[in-house]
Amino acid sequence: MAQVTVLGAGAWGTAFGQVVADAGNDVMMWGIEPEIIDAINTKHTNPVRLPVVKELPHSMRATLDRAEVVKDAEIIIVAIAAQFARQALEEFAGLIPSNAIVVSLMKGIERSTDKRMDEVVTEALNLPMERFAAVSGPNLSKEVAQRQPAAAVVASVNRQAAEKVAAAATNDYFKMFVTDDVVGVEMCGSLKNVTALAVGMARGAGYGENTAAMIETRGLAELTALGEALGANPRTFSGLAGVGDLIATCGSPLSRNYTFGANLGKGMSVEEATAASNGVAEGVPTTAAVVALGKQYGVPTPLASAMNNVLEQGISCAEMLSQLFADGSIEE
Ligand SMILES: NC(=O)C1=CN([C@@H]2O[C@H](COP(=O)(O)OP(=O)(O)OC[C@H]3O[C@@H](n4cnc5c(N)ncnc54)[C@H](OP(=O)(O)O)[C@@H]3O)[C@@H](O)[C@H]2O)C=CC1
Ligand SMILES: O=C(CO)COP(=O)(O)O
Repeated sequence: MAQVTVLGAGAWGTAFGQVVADAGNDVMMWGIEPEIIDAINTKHTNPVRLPVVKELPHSMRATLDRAEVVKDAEIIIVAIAAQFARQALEEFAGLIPSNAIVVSLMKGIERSTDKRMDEVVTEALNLPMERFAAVSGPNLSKEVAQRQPAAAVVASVNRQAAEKVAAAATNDYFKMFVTDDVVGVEMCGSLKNVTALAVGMARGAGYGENTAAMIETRGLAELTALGEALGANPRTFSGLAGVGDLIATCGSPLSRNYTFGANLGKGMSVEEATAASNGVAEGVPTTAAVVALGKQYGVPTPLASAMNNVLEQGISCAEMLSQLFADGSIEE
């Protein structure tokens, strides 16, 4: 049994906390909202972010106190909206036990720096890469919270650390596979959200299977090209974190990114879709970061660029798709 801390009591932090608690570990949650922390402790629920769970395991407790939540932690899991991760984690620098492993569940790229979450987390906490792991996969929080069978990948340059995290999060309905491809896993999780925005938009505008499959496949090609340029292992893209998560996210109204896109496709503005979103849609700020990374690494990103024009200039779904078609490349 391990002492596990989860920073961020959102939908995924809470559902993943339940996975870890169901695997037999003690779980301490941290968040910034007193109402959520109190509900976890007194009612064993998170009515704000994960109302689908009527009774969380009693081995899950919560606190607002940063020092208290990490002081005995062997594994510290971070599930904070990506754009706020650096600022939130800097408050924990100096509090983290010197042998704790820090695990990111986040799927996004920091817009102000174009950095992945492995970079943000290790910089904010001054953490060696050997003590970092990233988790990603087809994990719609509501389904995992209902204990439907699911799996994910945990990536670390330190095999022992990856195996420790996998053991702490594997139970009878959740399985964790290990890899050393941190960059690949991070890129998959972040870029599939951009693709899900575009697929959702096409669906919302009334297009069918062919259009959705085209966007998903071109999104996968873009993710593979950019990921490889950053040093990822191409095999990762056909695994759970890559194709697996694309299928789940691009095919489900449970996805906030898909739903955000669908609302745009139905005619909402970015502001209206943001107001309607039930939690963070990471693809929105990440899209601009993907375009910037593409430029930096000399990799064309036609899908992210077209989607960025939706988000920044308000172009329609038809225009977004026509920009995708206008891409000069005919090599698949
Ligand atoms: N939901 C899902 O199905 C999955 C989500 N993920 C990823 O996990 C990450 C978290 O997602 P999820 O939990 O679903 O999102 P939610 O929108 O439910 O929660 C976001 C969390 O971030 C916290 N947060 C936001 N700003 C700050 C801040 N300044 N300081 C501290 N905490 C802050 C929120 O706190 P508060 O509640 O107080 O606002 C909340 O706990 C995202 O990167 C997402 O892509 C990965 C796999 C599955
Ligand atoms: O990452 C997810 C599923 O694997 C969740 O997707 P959303 O963040 O779009 O809800």
